Amino acid sequence: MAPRPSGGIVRRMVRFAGVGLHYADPPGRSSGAGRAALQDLTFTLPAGSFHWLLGESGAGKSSLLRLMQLAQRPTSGVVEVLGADLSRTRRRALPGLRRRIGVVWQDFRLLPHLTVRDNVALPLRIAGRAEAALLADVAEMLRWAGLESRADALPAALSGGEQQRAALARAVVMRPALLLADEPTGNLDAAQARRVLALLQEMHRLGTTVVVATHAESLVEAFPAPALRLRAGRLMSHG
Ligand SMILES: Nc1ncnc2c1ncn2[C@@H]1O[C@H](COP(=O)(O)OP(=O)(O)OP(=O)(O)O)[C@@H](O)[C@H]1O
Repeated sequence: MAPRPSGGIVRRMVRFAGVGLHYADPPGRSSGAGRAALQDLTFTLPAGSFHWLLGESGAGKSSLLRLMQLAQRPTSGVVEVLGADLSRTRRRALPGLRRRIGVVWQDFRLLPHLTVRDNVALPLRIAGRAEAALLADVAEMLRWAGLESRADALPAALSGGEQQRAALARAVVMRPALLLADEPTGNLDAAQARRVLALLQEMHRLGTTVVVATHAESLVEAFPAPALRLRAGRLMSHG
């Protein structure tokens, strides 16, 4: 069975109000203003929604996902995730919030020296879950991702599609309320991409809020859903 999200009920999973993000100028090229990666973003994502995040290369998709992941603070505006306003959240509360956010990336980011089973178990071990209970959860997750027979393999022995499904199993093993995917099918062939998308959609059907950044228009056509469209750091449309 797929993992259902756990934790308290939040009706508005993400709220951005007038959000800007500026990166500092590279050394020696100071304009004073820095580089505006995101400007004046205002939107909300209801709990349980699925959204595509679209835009050309450099439009700001990864930057927006980093803000939603609470990995970065905005330069201006309000970022609220899981009901917590980031500017008012104490630093020591961040790890607890981040544990309720699952992330997958284009390049999988599995730990190469750990087996698939141990990669998937890692978030549970970091959270201090007891070994006996944790192994059943990991086995369930591997079944869900179609990887039971690959549990003892190292990531390098897996196909790209298998690696991404392992990364997805690791991202959802903590039953996150919010699941973010940054170009998750960018390194996969069409069949594997659809399989990963089907798993992301299943998470959404079970109540998880899902945001998927992609360039792949064919996937967006195959899985119609509301979209956040960015152009040069600004929100062009929402819905
Ligand atoms: N760490 C950083 N330092 C400085 N500038 C950055 C940094 N990360 C991103 N940028 C700049 O911010 C802008 C948005 O980048 P971002 O990676 O968010 O776009 P993207 O839509 O995800 O692009 P891609 O699809 O190519 O990954 C770009 O101009 C980029 O060069």
